[in-house]
Amino acid sequence: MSLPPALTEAVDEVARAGRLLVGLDFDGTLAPFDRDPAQARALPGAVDAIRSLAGAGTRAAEGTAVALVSGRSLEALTEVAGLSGLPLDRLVLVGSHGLETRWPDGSVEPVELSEAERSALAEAVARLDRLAEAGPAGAWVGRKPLSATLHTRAVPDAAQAEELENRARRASEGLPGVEVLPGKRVVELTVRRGDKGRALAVLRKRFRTDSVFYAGDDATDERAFAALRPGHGDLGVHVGDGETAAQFRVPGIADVPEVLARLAGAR
Ligand SMILES: O=P(O)(O)OC[C@H]1O[C@H](O[C@H]2O[C@H](CO)[C@@H](O)[C@H](O)[C@H]2O)[C@H](O)[C@@H](O)[C@@H]1O
Repeated sequence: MSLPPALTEAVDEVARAGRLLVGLDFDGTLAPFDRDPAQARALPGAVDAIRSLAGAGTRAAEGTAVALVSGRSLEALTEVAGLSGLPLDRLVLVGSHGLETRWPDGSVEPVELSEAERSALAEAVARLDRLAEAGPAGAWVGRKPLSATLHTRAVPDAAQAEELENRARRASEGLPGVEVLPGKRVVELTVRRGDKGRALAVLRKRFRTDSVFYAGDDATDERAFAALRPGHGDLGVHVGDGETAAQFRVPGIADVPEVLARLAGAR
């Protein structure tokens, strides 16, 4: 697909920022969905563009900070980003929807759980484990430092998957401090709510950014879009269908490399 002229103009405009923060969601934006999250990889075209935007010595990298902002645990994000060929020593990695951060020098801000969070998380994990064991084949539970996620992408029957997801949402009832986060073929129970918009605000300040570019596909990316200031030169691009606060939309993940290549080329 060639990009619509209005989007091309907007990308060229944000590329002219003195100091630019590029924030990118991972699953569904850079990497196509896979039944096994460990196998998901960023599209090669997206990797090339990110390498150019983040690379040492490239023109596009001057004054540019690139951050992956994901709902994955920081550990899982670091793993798949590295295996995708992304330059970890040039990127900020933000996991758990904004609650975990790894800086380009490899330093990590640790996450400490309170006793109450620890016990609520253990109970949330136990409840989801019981549902997955009793549920249709293909359902499984992923663990993260602050949450547990019931995955249903490998459940063949859509109605059964949906019913299981409803039960997983109800499993949070009566668990103090536990909230449900939406996702694509996942239900996440978390003891602390991350916020990708807040994560962008922290990075914006840290890098003294003039403008922010952000791309994402999921409900949790809406906080990031809502935190953008289009009147100050920020640009948000939503990937795929669904309501969004982003100014622009591309039909699907296959279009993302072209948007990023345009950004890198214009920078
Ligand atoms: O914020 P994101 O980078 O989009 O992370 C959100 C979730 O991504 C992963 O799940 C999604 O991708 C999986 C691999 O393709 C897929 O199997 C699953 O159905 C998708 O929801 C990750 O496993 C989750 O922990 C993240 O919350």
